[in-house]
Amino acid sequence: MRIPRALTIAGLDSGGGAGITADLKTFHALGVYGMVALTAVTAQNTLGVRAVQEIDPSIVETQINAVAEDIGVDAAKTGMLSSSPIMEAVARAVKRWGFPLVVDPVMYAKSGDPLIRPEAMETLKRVIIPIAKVVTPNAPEASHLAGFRVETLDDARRAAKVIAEELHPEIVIVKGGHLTGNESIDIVYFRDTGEYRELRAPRIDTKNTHGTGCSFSAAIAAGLARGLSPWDAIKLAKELITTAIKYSLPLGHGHGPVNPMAWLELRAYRADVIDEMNKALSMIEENADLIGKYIPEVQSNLGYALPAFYARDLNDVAAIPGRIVRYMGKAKPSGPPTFGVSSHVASYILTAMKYDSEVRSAMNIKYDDRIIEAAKELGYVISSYDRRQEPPEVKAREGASIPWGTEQAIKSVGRVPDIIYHLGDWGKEPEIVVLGKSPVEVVSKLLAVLRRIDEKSRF
Ligand SMILES: Nc1ncnc2c1ncn2[C@@H]1O[C@H](COP(=O)(O)OP(=O)(O)OP(=O)(O)O)[C@@H](O)[C@H]1O
Ligand SMILES: Cc1ncc(COP(=O)(O)O)c(N)n1
Repeated sequence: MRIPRALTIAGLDSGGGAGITADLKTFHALGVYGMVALTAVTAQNTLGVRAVQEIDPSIVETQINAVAEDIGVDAAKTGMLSSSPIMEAVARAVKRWGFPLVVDPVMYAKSGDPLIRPEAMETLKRVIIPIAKVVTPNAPEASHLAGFRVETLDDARRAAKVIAEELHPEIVIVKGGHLTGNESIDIVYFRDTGEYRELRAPRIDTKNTHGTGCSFSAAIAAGLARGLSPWDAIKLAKELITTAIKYSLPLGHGHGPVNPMAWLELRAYRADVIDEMNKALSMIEENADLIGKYIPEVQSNLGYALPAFYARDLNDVAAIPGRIVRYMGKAKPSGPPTFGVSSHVASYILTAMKYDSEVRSAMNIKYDDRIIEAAKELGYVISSYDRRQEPPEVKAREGASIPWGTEQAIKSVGRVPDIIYHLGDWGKEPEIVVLGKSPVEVVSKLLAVLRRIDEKSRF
């Protein structure tokens, strides 16, 4: 087994959003072991750069040599290289070891503060970009490198070709983060074949994009370290950065940081949700006779949402495709827990989470007075809403009824209750919804109530 190893040659952002911390998060999110050659310490936050201390060029070079000699480097990236001597030192070490290099030609922070000495601009062009396999300028950086303003996709195409031909990197990506349009489009140009390709993703409306360039270039280096082709590494990086921006963090008062760990966390939480759903489904199957009596005409469903930060819409709630049906008197889940298959129960959950982010699970069952009575005796918090009171404008809006009702029920008891019920309306069956932090908690609450009804009926 080979452990892919990547190196970032970049600066420290004390705010943790850009530079080496973004790079290391990205490497590890993509399953690549990360190493660092630090080039500068910046005293920085989401608003700006307060101070810069460059690292001695010989120490930068020795860091690269130390890790390459012992641990090995499958691919590297550069970020902030602020002076000509640092660039010369990096170029020497990179040539010595011969690993593929991704160059993010960092010039200014998101805040507008410079991260490169003016006299080093020429060295960047003459010494660093020519040894790059991939170079990833944003629009302002591409303007500096190509010598004309890059404001449109056409400018980006022209700039990519000029940079490739004049400065000789193998692949140039002119990034579209600073351009406008509903999509963020990056132009990729391959010097050897003269071919253009495009990377497209919906433009996400956020100011929290500190570290996007760092994370994007680190992701390309990680892909190369894993042995992907340059194009596959670039496509992977685009997917990662789009996710990292979608789930970027609203921290600080300026440009908050991107969130490369979202790539990993989403996968981990999805797997967790499915595991917990399966535990609850086993409990349902073990008590299939008892629960079977309370499956409504519309059938039941059990849902569980991702943690609040990641639960954005119905696709972030897992439930049972085809619902939990009554078959030969028994409750029977029709399929394996799957994301995005419920709107009814998922809608209760997403609304409840707005009031209590811990309440991420719910199950609907048939209305029965005895359930409400038993739940009261067990000390559960119960609330209800009246579907007949639903305002016409809510009724007219697709998918608005359940959020409206759930909010009514929550507001009337001042918290998210354990049970919400309604007594129906024309063509709407009455129902009970049990809520809880996890599907195991929801099914446990339900079973406690149903067992109490059973016990009472025996006397
Ligand atoms: N709002 C956005 N929505 C979607 N993708 C975006 C957005 N902003 C940037 N990107 C993408 O993120 C990647 C980085 O692009 P960008 O042009 O922001 O780099 P950058 O300016 O070097 O970043 P930074 O300087 O913040 O490190 C590109 O793939 C770009 O298309
Ligand atoms: C140490 C360091 N390296 C790179 C950047 C660029 O990132 P951004 O343009 O998102 O501020 C930065 N701000 N700080």
